[in-house]
Amino acid sequence: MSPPAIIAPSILSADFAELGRACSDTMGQGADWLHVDIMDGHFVPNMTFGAPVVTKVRPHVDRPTRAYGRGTFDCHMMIAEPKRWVRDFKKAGCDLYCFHYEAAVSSTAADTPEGYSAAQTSPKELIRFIHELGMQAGIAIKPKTSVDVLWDILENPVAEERPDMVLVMTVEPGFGGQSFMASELPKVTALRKKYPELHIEVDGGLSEKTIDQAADAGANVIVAGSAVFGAADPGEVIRKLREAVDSRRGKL
Ligand SMILES: O=C(CO)[C@H](O)[C@H](O)COP(=O)(O)O
Repeated sequence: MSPPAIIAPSILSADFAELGRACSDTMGQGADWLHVDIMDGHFVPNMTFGAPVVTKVRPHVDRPTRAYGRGTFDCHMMIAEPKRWVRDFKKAGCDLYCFHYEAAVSSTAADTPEGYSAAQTSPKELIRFIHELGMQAGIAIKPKTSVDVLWDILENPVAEERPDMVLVMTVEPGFGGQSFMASELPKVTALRKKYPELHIEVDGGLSEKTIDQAADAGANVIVAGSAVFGAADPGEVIRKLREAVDSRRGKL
C-alpha cells in the first residue's frame, strides 16, 4: 500500500513579512510538513532566502502535528550547488533536504570549506552526506528530465545512498501560481508501480481541481502554495487534498 497523504503547503505563497506566524497558522490548520522553496537565482530565475531565515522560522513550527511529531521542514533546494549548503540547512533546522538531480550532476562549483568537492558530487554521494548529517534526503526532477535517470539511484543496494523521497515537478521550477502540467504524471505512475512505499511528492499547480489526477497517478506528498495560502479556508483545502490521496490508498 502506498504511504499516507502528506500535505505540505509551500510557503513561497505566504506573506514573507509575517513568515513565522504564517507557518505556525498553517501547521495549526492541519499541514503535515511545510515546503520551503530555496531559490538562488542561478538554477532557477528567481531568488527567495537562505538558511538564516529557516533558522528564525524554525521555532514557529516546533509544535505537535497530526502524524509526524514536530513540524517538518521539507526544503526544496532549487540551487546550483546543492552539496554546499547541506550543513547550513541542517543547522538551521531542515528535516528533509531535497536537491535537484540536474544540479547535482552538472555542478562545477568550487570545493567547499569542509573539503567536499562540489564538482565531484554524484546524487548517491550527496544522499549519503545528507543522511550522515541526520536529515532525510529527497531528489527532484524538472519537467524536461526523464524519470529514467532515477532508476539506478533508487535501485542502489546501499540503503544510505537511496533517497527517502522523489519530487516530480509539475511546473518548471521558479515561481508559484503556474498551471499544473499533467504531462508529468506518467513519471509518478511509473515510480509508484515500482516503489509502492516510496514518498512521491508533486509540486506545482496542485489544487482541488488537479489533485485527483495526481492522486490517481500515485503521488502521496502534495505541495500546494497558492491553493492553500490564497484560500478563504486553508484548513478545508488541506483536508480535501488529504482526503483525495488517502481515498486512493490500497487501490493503486
Ligand atoms: O517549487 C515551486 C516553484 O518552483 C513551488 O513550490 C510551487 O510552484 C508551489 O506553488 P503553487 O502551488 O502556487 O504552484
